Amino acid sequence: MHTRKRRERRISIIAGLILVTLTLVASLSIFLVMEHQAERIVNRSLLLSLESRTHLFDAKIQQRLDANQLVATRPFIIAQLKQLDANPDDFKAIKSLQLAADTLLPTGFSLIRFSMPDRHTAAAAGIAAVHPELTVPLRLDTAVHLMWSDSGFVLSQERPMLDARHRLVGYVLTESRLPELTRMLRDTQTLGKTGELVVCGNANSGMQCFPAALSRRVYLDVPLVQNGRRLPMAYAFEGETGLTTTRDYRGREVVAAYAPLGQLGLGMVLKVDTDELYAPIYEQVREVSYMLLFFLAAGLLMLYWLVNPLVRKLAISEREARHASERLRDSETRTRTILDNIDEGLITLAEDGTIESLNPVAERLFGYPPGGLLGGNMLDLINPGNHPEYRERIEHHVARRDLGTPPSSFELTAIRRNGQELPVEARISDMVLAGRHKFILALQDITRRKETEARILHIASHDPLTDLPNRTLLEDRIKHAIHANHRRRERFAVIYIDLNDFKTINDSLGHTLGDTLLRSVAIRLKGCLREEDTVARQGGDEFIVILSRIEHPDDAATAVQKIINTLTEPYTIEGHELHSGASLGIAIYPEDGHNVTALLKNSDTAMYQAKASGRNNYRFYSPEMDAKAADRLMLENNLRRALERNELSLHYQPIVSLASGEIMAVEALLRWTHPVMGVVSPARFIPVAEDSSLILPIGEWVLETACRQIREWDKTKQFSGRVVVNLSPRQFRQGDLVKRFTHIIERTGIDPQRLGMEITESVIMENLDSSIRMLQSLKDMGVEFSLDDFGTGYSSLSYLKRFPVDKLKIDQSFVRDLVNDHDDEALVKAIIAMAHSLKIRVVAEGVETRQQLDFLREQHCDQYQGYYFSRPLPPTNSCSRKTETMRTNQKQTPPSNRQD
Ligand SMILES: Nc1nc2c(ncn2[C@@H]2O[C@@H]3COP(=O)(O)O[C@H]4[C@@H](O)[C@H](n5cnc6c(=O)[nH]c(N)nc65)O[C@@H]4COP(=O)(O)O[C@H]3[C@H]2O)c(=O)[nH]1
Repeated sequence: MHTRKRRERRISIIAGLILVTLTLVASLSIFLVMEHQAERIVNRSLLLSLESRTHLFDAKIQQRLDANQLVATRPFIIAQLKQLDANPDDFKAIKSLQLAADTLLPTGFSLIRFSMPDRHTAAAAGIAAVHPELTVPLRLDTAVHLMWSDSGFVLSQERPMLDARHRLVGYVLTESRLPELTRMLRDTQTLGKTGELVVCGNANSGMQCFPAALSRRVYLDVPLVQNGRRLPMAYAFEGETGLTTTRDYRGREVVAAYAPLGQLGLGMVLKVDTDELYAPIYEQVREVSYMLLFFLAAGLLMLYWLVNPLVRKLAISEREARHASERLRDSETRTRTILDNIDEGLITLAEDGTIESLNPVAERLFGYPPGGLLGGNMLDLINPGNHPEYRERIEHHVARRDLGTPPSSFELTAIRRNGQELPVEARISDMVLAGRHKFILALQDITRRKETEARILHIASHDPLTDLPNRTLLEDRIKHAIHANHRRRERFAVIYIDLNDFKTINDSLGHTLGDTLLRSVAIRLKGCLREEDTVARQGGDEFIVILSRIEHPDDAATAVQKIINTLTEPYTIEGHELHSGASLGIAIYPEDGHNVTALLKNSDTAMYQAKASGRNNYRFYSPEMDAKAADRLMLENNLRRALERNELSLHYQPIVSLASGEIMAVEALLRWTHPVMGVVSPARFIPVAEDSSLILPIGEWVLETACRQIREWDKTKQFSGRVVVNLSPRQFRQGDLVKRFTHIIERTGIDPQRLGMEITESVIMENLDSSIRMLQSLKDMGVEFSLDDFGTGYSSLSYLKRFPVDKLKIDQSFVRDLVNDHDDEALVKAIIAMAHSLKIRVVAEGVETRQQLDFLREQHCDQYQGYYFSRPLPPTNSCSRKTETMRTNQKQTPPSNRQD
């Protein structure tokens, strides 16, 4: 603010000074010009005035001279003088002469005197000038004198009078007073107070001057040079006419005009004091100066009142202009910086696609050096395949002439300088610059985005474990295959693959190993199929293959056999040699389905059929298979309602001590009696319950029922041993299993020591640590644990040591051929020995014969279970055989009462 005021004050001062200086310079110039002009005018008027006076002077003198000559040449007078000369007493002649003198006197003479040749006066009229103060002879051939007498000029001239024969007859002397000239000499008021007309005669030693207006006296013998300066009269005497500034006889500075008076030997000077002469000029100059001063003051006021605001406005507008320019510069810098740093390439194009400007990002995008793209055509930088779309977008803008339309983006493939292709996202907008339509093309490198999109798409469409297409992509591929093969009228096959034993391997050896196995399977599958075939993972241990373009279903069979061969090859993973086959179901397009759902469902159905018919099998889909699948579905639906309808029950099968023959425990085995289907085998419905999670409520029902049964037997004192229930893998995976079981035990109020549980080895292996914790906490309550189906899984001694189990149950498949199969015999022996070494009791399952029993006894097997002793029986019957059991120890043949 202060700075601004200071600047404004400075501008005002400078403007004031300029105004003052200009005014002074103007004043001086005007003064000088005016002075010069005025001097010229005054001098010229002085000269003109002098000139008119000299003319008047000359004219008057000449007039009197002529009058004198006229008198002198009058014949009458000459005649009278001649007569008088002849007769001096001729009175008549004298009278005539007198008369003539009297008559002529009024014609301008103050004196006329006729005299005889001897100068004797003949007649005279008028009054002669007496004692003139000054008499100056004029340079004429007759005696003419200019005199100053009685305060005025008097011209005196004497002329001889000659007769016809030029004989002197007398003289005529005339005197004429020259009042005009006297007046002229005196009357110089028109020239001013100091104006003075000086008439002088030239004397030998100097000049003799007639009285002038100021001096008013006669000067005699005035030197022509005074104080080293020639007087103006000196120039006049020399016949010059002119003007000079000098000092006059008074020593005052005068302007003097000088001129000679004809040839009379007189000079005339008209002079005025310089002061007076130039006084009007100075007066005017003063007036002008006052005016200028006035103007100056007015100017300063104007400067203050008018110019100052203008100056201020100027300063403000100058400041605003500066600010605007700074803002513009800032804005340009900002725009340039933004353009340079923006991560988008920006290109300005003419209507014909010529590149007119672009930012560094655009140059880098295309790999060109700065300026390398200017003047080029945009089409050369775009993949020809994108030209139609690009042109269409440009033409759209041109056609609409719709400036400011928000640009819509589209994708292009740009071509870099090195020929490399680059995916870019482009936006076109337009504008009008200097009346010309321009396009702005904004380009963004979307390589990363494309990669990310591809990655996301890959993740979304692929199984993360095996990197095979997932179900979504698979369905898409099937759709494409249907589309393509429909046109070509060709076949393709959808093959559903389910790995055998994978669950067991996975459960027993853990997920990590299971995952590795799945990856190996994926690699093998891909390895044995053609490039154009698709291998997808459906989830779990299920894979689906699309065999594209098969000519005949036999081709599918060949491929499938190849798959089975590959998958049955042993795998070596983490030091384990693993064996896993597969069950495969084949659906052929178009015979087995016209859409994705049908083909997948039918191949699945075929796979189930293959699975049901044994390991490493494959089946082509047939419509009859649907019946089996429908049966399974029906089973599940019925099982769902079995609990509510009270269709479930428990049978109990005794577990007998080999040593004492005593029933140590009973295994609770589930039974389902359907009102229509009758008794449904657990082997049939347990897997369905397991697959559909129905096993969870069913399992709890089993435990609760078993507990109630224990209480019942307690009351009737019918049986005091343990009741063993089966725990399914699904149940065991429940995090709150212990809590749920404890709750049931507490609710039914039984002693946990009366409870036993059977689990499979694979269930524990699935999540070793938490499983062990769960077992331990139930065991701590008194529950006894048996490891079911021992020998069928990947039984590991080192793991077994860690399991808090009390019993091993040798699977009945080993017991079945015990007597005939030495391998089974050896295995059973080994299991018993190993279990005993770990202080674990052994229960043999499925004992049907005496031989089996004897063998087991020999091997010190602890307990057994089987039809030999008893089939599973309803609770009322199951323990009433205790005494019979005692007897059975001596029995040689199996019991015949089959109620199961
Ligand atoms: N051939 C022959 N078989 C004999 C002999 N002695 C007993 N069995 C049968 O062997 C099976 C023994 O049960 P498991 O191994 O636990 O095998 C059971 C068990 O895994 C499952 N299961 C049965 N009840 C339940 C249950 O309540 N819960 C769960 N999770 N599974 C159950 O169903 C499977 C089949 O049960 P079941 O059909 O009752 O078949 C029973 C039984 O009837 C014999 O001397 N010869």
